[in-house]
Amino acid sequence: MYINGEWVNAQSGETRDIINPYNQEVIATAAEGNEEDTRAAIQAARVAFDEGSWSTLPSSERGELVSRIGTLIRRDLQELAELETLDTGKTVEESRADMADIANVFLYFGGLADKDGGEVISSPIPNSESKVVREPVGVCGQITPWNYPLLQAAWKIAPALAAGNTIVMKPSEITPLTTVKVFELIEEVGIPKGVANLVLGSGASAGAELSTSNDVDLISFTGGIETGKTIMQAASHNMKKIALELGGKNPNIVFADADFETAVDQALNAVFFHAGQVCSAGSRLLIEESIHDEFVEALIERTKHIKLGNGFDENTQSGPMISAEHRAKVENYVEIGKKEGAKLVVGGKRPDDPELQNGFFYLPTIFTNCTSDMRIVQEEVFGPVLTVETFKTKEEAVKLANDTIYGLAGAVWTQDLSKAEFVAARLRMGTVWINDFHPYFAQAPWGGYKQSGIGRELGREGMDEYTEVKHIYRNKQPAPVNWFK
Ligand SMILES: NC(=O)c1ccc[n+]([C@@H]2O[C@H](COP(=O)([O-])OP(=O)(O)OC[C@H]3O[C@@H](n4cnc5c(N)ncnc54)[C@H](O)[C@@H]3O)[C@@H](O)[C@H]2O)c1
Ligand SMILES: C[N+](C)(C)CC=O
Repeated sequence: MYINGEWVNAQSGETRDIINPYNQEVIATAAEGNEEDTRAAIQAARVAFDEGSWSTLPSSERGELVSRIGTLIRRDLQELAELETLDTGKTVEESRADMADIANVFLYFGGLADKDGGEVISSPIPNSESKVVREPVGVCGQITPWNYPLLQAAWKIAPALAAGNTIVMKPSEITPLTTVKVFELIEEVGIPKGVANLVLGSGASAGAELSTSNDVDLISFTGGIETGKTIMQAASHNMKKIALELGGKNPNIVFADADFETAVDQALNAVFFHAGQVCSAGSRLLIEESIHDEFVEALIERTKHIKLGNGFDENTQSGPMISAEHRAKVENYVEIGKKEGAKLVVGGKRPDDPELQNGFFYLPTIFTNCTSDMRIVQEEVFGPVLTVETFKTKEEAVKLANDTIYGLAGAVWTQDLSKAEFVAARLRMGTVWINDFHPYFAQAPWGGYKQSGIGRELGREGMDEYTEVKHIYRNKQPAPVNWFK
């Protein structure tokens, strides 16, 4: 762990083995911190914010340091990508793309650091001047999940530091390795001690302290909806600001006039990329009834040929699930789907391939004959499981698409732009893709409607989350008001 500019073990001396999900080998041993360690990190961040120079440093200097982290990530891209693959099982190609995105995120927020000089607004009061400025929030607790370990951390670290906050980051206990490595880069660029702190350990101990502590001013969390609710409640102790990036059950709407081959190809990518362990996975296919049979047939054929394997093998198209527990959760959902009457048309079991028996693999799975009252349609499975429903009209497609508690992302496929815009305007989701699936980048805000979250990451909005807005009013001709004569 990295606390107050020092690399330290857990005060308890406890450690945790980090496992490669491809073969269950131990790839590293990490410190297993608890509340005590998190309190020490919060204290360091508090002192650095209240007494240090970080928040008052000229924003261009802060921005330069944040950008430099991005440059070092580019320098170490291959090493970081391999580490991410070891830790998560995703393909190296995917990890490399993640690292390129992550470098861009640091460069983007580093560049934004000095762009907001505040605003002079028109005051309705004579002889006065009004300014609106943004200031850092203070000490920020940041908690991230295991599916995109460093990417989700970067979305928090970069804007928080660029805006002048101090941070305590706690990555998922299952996948901490690349986040540790980036803290080495944070040290290398010379971010002052206490400004950026890293604690490792479980959510219930090392993580929970961040949401309950009165010394933390903001908590930013990415993870599951139930954990999000717990954090939101705990954050109410001191009314800290909250930013929550939670799950999704994302519709992929395909109209009959869509380009058939492209829509089939992208429907596969939408749901099976990273073994479906993506918050914005297109796990609900809504297909216009007239092309259902042909479309599903093509999907099944392509699904059977998805090559599972070692993320380091260049022929591998998809890696394993992250853990035995997570695969068991996915398996349980498949059983639920069968009992609910959905028709299992491909997958639905672990692969037979002897080479895959030590990893947490599960075959890409498709259910047809699904209806929106089924749990497999309503709940986030977070694995390689696609449900298929049909619709007849664009109004029905919108109704089905919006019919869950989630509102993270969705896509619509059609060659009719007016139909695409009709749907895009009505989807209650933070991101809508037209004739595409998955794009996200540093410049565009990301986040959820409804129970998919609160607040936004990335874009200017992602920086604003880490600021307080202050109105400074100056009376240019002070005089008594004589109200109490
Ligand atoms: N919206 C997004 O951008 C986005 C991105 C990635 C993942 N996700 C979501 O993340 C979930 C999968 O990740 P996960 O299984 O790691 O989620 P999780 O909620 O189990 O854990 C996420 C993090 O929270 C910590 N945590 C657990 N309990 C805690 C507590 N009581 N207090 C404080 N911290 C606690 C964990 O240690 C981990 O670091 C999925 O639901 C997925 O959709 C969302
Ligand atoms: C936000 N995203 C798509 C990078 C990862 C979601 O799990």
